[in-house]
Amino acid sequence: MALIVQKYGGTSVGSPERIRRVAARVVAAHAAGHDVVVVVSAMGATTEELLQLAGEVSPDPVPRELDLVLTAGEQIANALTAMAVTALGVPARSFTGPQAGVLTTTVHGDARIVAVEPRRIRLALDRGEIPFVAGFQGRCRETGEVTTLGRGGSDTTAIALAAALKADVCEICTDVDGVYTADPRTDPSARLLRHVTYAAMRRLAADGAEVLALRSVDHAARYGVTVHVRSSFHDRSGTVMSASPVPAAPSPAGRTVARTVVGRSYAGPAGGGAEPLPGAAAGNGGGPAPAARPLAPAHTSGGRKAPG
Ligand SMILES: Nc1ncnc2c1ncn2[C@@H]1O[C@H](COP(=O)(O)OP(=O)(O)O)[C@@H](O)[C@H]1O
Ligand SMILES: N[C@@H](CC(=O)OP(=O)(O)O)C(=O)O
Repeated sequence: MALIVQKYGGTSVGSPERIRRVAARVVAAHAAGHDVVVVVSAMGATTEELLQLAGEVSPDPVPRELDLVLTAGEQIANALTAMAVTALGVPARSFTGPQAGVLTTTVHGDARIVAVEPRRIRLALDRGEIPFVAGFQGRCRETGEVTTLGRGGSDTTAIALAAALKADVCEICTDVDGVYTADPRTDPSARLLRHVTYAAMRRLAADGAEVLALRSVDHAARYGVTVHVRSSFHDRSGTVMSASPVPAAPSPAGRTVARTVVGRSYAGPAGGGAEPLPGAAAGNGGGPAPAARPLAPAHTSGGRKAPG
């Protein structure tokens, strides 16, 4: 049995049908005997729509109020997905970031996680429930105010929770099959990587690969969290991110093999081994603290893709 943190991005929960599919997937992991903690992003383009709404009532939205508006997107998606899991007969409970113990710095719209105190999440796991945590948000440690973490912040929520809970793996479940050498939506020659080091992923994220938020990569490197980026829509394995290249295990291509992560059994990607990017050094990614993608001004898309 493993402790798995699963994060589902906005496209993966973009409709009631997709929420039900995610719920079934979460229940399957639970039925396989794993402890599962889930982080869900806001449905589809909700964050854009909320930004737009704020821009329509104020030319310069008050950052504190804007954060309260935006956090609602993730709270709705998490409560709905928890509801869908409960409807499948497995107890689930959703938490806001502040309730889950995600503590941050003060800066509205661009706060950093400084600590995670996941007492309520552990209690829920002990009760046999599946806890859901609203991504992209927390509570300022100094002021107690609700904050958001910058665009793409749910990745950081999931990886920070995985570190705090000493999870075996953090699965980032998204709308592509894993991390590619370039954006597979715009570059037909992009190749799927079976493994990336933190350092290589940091470079990709810094160059704009949205599949993992830059800050989340640094958080994973700092705490040594093993991250598996994979599709929400099928069960094939994707890309594992860790400190150093994983030795190739002899197994038929494409098959999933059992491997041990932090001492417990977790079905990770098949051999195929490491495929660091050209010029990428193994390591923990060091470097200066990254900037999160800040909140885009209302009425712009912030350069993010349209909802799927
Ligand atoms: N190198 C890359 N590998 C994989 N995906 C990439 C890469 N560069 C950009 N992307 C884009 O990242 C998107 C996934 O990130 P994002 O939209 O934030 O997902 P989610 O909504 O699941 O959080 C993909 O749809 C893809 O177009
Ligand atoms: N909903 C927020 C947070 C987030 O992480 O979203 P996603 O996981 O869909 O990239 C955003 O749009 O930035």
